[in-house]
Order: sequence, then structure tokens, then C-alpha cells
Amino acid sequence: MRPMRNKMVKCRNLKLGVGRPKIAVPITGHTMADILAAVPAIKAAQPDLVEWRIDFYDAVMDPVKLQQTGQQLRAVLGDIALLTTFRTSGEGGNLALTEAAYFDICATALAGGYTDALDLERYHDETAVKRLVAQAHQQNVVVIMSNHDFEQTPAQSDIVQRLASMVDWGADIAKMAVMPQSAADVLTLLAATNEAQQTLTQPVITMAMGDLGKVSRLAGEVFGSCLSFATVGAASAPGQISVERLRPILDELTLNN
Ligand SMILES: O=C1C[C@@](O)(C(=O)O)C[C@@H](O)[C@@H]1O
Repeated sequence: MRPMRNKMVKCRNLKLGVGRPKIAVPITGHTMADILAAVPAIKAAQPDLVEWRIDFYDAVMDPVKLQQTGQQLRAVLGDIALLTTFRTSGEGGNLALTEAAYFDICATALAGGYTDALDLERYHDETAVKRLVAQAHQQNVVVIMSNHDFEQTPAQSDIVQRLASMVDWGADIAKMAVMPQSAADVLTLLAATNEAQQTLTQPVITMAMGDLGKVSRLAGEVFGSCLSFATVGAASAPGQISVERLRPILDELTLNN
């Protein structure tokens, strides 16, 4: 029997949470030229969504440049959905920032009017996170709330509780990445995904990182993760495989009944 799926979330022309898992490709360029130059090869690979990792962008602290680059990226992407993510250094990102600067950058990205979705890390000040959720929703921007544990894999109940708390705080989609140290850890992540997708009202995105966790990036259809990050060129996290290799595996694992 096909597993039960949660509510669908629309992001531009994408329906997340229904049908097969969608494919996201990160852009990790440091300059506007690098960022825009990555687009033709990405478009040729036909991902469902592009993630702009603004923590890699040299001018991320300059609001005007951030918005202009975002708008140019939006224009060249055509109709591909765009997710903007600032990953803080505590969660595996590229740049250390004060809390205030993190929230300012997220607000600047939203005010730029170019993004279809925003990644918001769950483990920051509650009032500030909820204020950004409200701002995003006013602008019809999808909130993907996230948490990354680059050291280990929390217990199943802890992972589910973290995902549930994201939904409580207004996330449209709840995302959790863990670092497995054993095959048992990968099973824990998959079991937590299965439980969360059956019990939460919103879709979830999960992954176990590194080589041990690769299987979790392939198996979203079965366990209930609605988006898998894959590469065209540079990876943004350990264990990502190329879009070219991922797509036929997702096709193969499609549930037809
Ligand atoms: O949250 C995620 C997931 C990710 O960490 C991964 O493991 O594929 C890659 C990040 O770019 C993205 O923001």
C-alpha cells in the first residue's frame, strides 16, 4: 500500500509533498558572476528547484547587492523555483554571523521579492523566527524551517519532536539533516521521517549526510522526504550525488500503486 502523504505545499509551479520527491540543486558561487555562470548547466539538468546558498556569496552583507543578485538569478532561472538559504556556521554553513545579522539578511532576501522559498533555521530566537515566518507568508514565500546536526544522529523521538516544533512555529515544510555514525543511525533517520510524514500536518525533508547516509537521499518516496538535494558541479553538503545519477534512481523507486 502506498504510504500516506501530508498536505501539499505549492512553491511557484512545484507541488511539494505529493508525488515523487523533487530534486534541488544548490548554487554555492562566491561572486555574482560565478552564481549566474552556474545557471546554464543547472538548467540543462532540469532540477525542480534551485537553492541559492547565500552564505557562500561574498557580498551577502550588502543588502543592495544581495537583492540585485537575487533578482538577476530569478530572471535567468526562468520558471524554476528558487529557495534562498543562509546556513549559519553552527549548522554547517560557510560564514559566522551575529544573530541580528542572520535575521537582517533573511529579511533583506525576503524584501528583495525574488525568492519563492526561504530556509529559516529553527534554533534561533523564537520571536525573531516567527516574525520572519509572518513576513514570508505575507509575501507568499514558502518557509522551509531547518535544523542540521553535523556531529551525530539524535534519537527518533528527538528528530520527530524537532520537526514537529518547526510546524508549531509556522513552517510550511520541516527539514532535518543529521550525520550518521552507523547504519543504525540511518535507520533512525528513516524511521523518524516515516513517523513525521504520517503524524505532522506539513511535508518534511530529511537526509542523513555522508556516504553512510546516501541511501536516505534516494528513498524519499518510500519514507516520506519530499525533496532531495543533488549536485550539478559543487556539493553543498557531504553525501550529495549528481542530479544525473539521482533522477533515474528516484524514477526506479517510484511507487505506482
Ligand atoms: O538543508 C540543506 C540540506 C543539505 O545540508 C544536504 O545535506 O543536502 C544541503 C544544504 O544546501 C541544504 O540547505
